[in-house]
Amino acid sequence: MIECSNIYKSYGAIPVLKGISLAVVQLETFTIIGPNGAGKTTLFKVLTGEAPANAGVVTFNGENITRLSASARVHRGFGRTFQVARILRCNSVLENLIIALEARARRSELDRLLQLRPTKQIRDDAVGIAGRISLLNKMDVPARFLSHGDRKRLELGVTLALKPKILMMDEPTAGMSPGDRNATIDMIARVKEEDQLTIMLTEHDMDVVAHLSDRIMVMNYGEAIAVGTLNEIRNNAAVRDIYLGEEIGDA
Ligand SMILES: Nc1ncnc2c1ncn2[C@@H]1O[C@H](COP(=O)(O)OP(=O)(O)OP(=O)(O)O)[C@@H](O)[C@H]1O
Repeated sequence: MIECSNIYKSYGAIPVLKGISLAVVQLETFTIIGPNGAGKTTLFKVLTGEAPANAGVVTFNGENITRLSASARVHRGFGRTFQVARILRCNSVLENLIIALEARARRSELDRLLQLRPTKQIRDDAVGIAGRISLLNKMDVPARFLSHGDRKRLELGVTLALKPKILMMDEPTAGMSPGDRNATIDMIARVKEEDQLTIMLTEHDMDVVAHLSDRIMVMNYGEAIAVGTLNEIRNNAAVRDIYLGEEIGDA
């Protein structure tokens, strides 16, 4: 599905990714964990096309996409959510979803989209997505008035509207209350099943990691030090050293 090999990336003189390779298979949930500054978000940016690598190759369904822009990768089927939700703060839940659906239908410029009247089909689809992300009762609320958890759910809805094949989620539960976090775990599992998605996550919360991941890659100082199932990672001596005896994924 998505593969990368020998990815190197520096910011100025500082190397941040030092020869990362990975291969995520279709319908897998693949999670990247590691201490702050390990390079997880930077690797995500290289995979989604937001930041160019200095060396290495990224392929998606066999196509070399290393030099494709982020928007070209969205057209190939990349969906992306961010540590801080990226949504249109002045627009309502319904408008955010309609704009995303229109963008997929027409692939045109945002300014023009804002003047469009949605078709009944698009409106129905938006309502359908709002139901899936549990925001039906907040359809007319401007996004800036939503709670943190609701904003993250809306961002997921906007991403789903683009009908991705792979969902790239950077710390999907960051800053959430335990209740919101559990609801988000369930929601991610459900949309994965319903839309037959492949998912890549970065995450610090080990409950989330344990509940969602098929395989986990552990990064430290820009290197991948282990890849495997939760049990394999738990029993890996190098991983245990990094986490200083913390119980990994003891959910
Ligand atoms: N735009 C940038 N310019 C310079 N240095 C950067 C930039 N982005 C990240 N870095 C540095 O690169 C390193 C890796 O950062 P990155 O955000 O990829 O780590 P991370 O594993 O995602 O961390 P966290 O868990 O805190 O989100 C850090 O030392 C960070 O300070």
